[in-house]
Amino acid sequence: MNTETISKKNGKNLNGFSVEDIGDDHLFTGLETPMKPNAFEMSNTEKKERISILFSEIMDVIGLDLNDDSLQGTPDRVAKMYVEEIFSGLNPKNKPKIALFDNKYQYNQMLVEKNITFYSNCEHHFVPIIGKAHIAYKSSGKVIGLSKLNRIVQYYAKRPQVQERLTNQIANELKTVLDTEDVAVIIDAKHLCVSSRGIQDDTSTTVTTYYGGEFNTASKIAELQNYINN
Ligand SMILES: Nc1nc2c(ncn2[C@@H]2O[C@H](COP(=O)(O)OP(=O)(O)OP(=O)(O)O)[C@@H](O)[C@H]2O)c(=O)[nH]1
Ligand SMILES: [Zn+2]
Repeated sequence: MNTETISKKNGKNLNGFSVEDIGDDHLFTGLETPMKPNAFEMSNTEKKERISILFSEIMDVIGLDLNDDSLQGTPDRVAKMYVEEIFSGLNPKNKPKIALFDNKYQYNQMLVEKNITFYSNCEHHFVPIIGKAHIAYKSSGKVIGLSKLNRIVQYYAKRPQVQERLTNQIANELKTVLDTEDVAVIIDAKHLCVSSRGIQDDTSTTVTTYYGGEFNTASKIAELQNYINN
């Protein structure tokens, strides 16, 4: 496939890179979740109907009896779960509305929201990623409601993900909303694609970090690690 074909097919600008530069597999794995341009032309109802049909087929192919009363509702359940629950963060309509407050409290130090539990799904195997996100920011004049930090994590987690992208998407959203570079995101997660299948390592977890602005110094990183580990 040449650059022109891929660029047109996916409606993305390759910013001067050729397929040879980036490699087919990595063309669209930047900050944005790789989506097709017409991803939301179909209504949620249509998506659920289609997924249900396709999932029935998967179940049929692996040999399950779709007439069994425990299994017959599964295609519809999976379709609902994909569209309304675990992949609902693909739809920008579900992005949390963030209200900011003036920083009347004269609080000018870092705020850390730690141990935000999230469930995501690995985009390579469609099995769960279970983790904790820790977020820190320093106000540039506005203060965010605490729960909105959790909501931002949940929104981006509810997509097929890789942990690196999840980390950077959360950081980017925080920087935009809070109008500051002074944000940090640390994610420690267990990938079921590593523990329940494949290499079957049940003890390893994956840590990814984003340290922006004032957080990108050895002393701030050490301070953050101290809060998170205690
Ligand atoms: N960098 C990164 N890799 C991930 C993430 N989630 C899963 N992976 C890896 O994606 C890779 C996919 O590799 P493949 O060799 O194509 O898939 P596979 O044959 O199923 O690989 P195994 O898991 O080793 O059996 C695996 O090494 C996964 O562990 C993630 O969030 N970030
Ligand atoms: Zn995986």
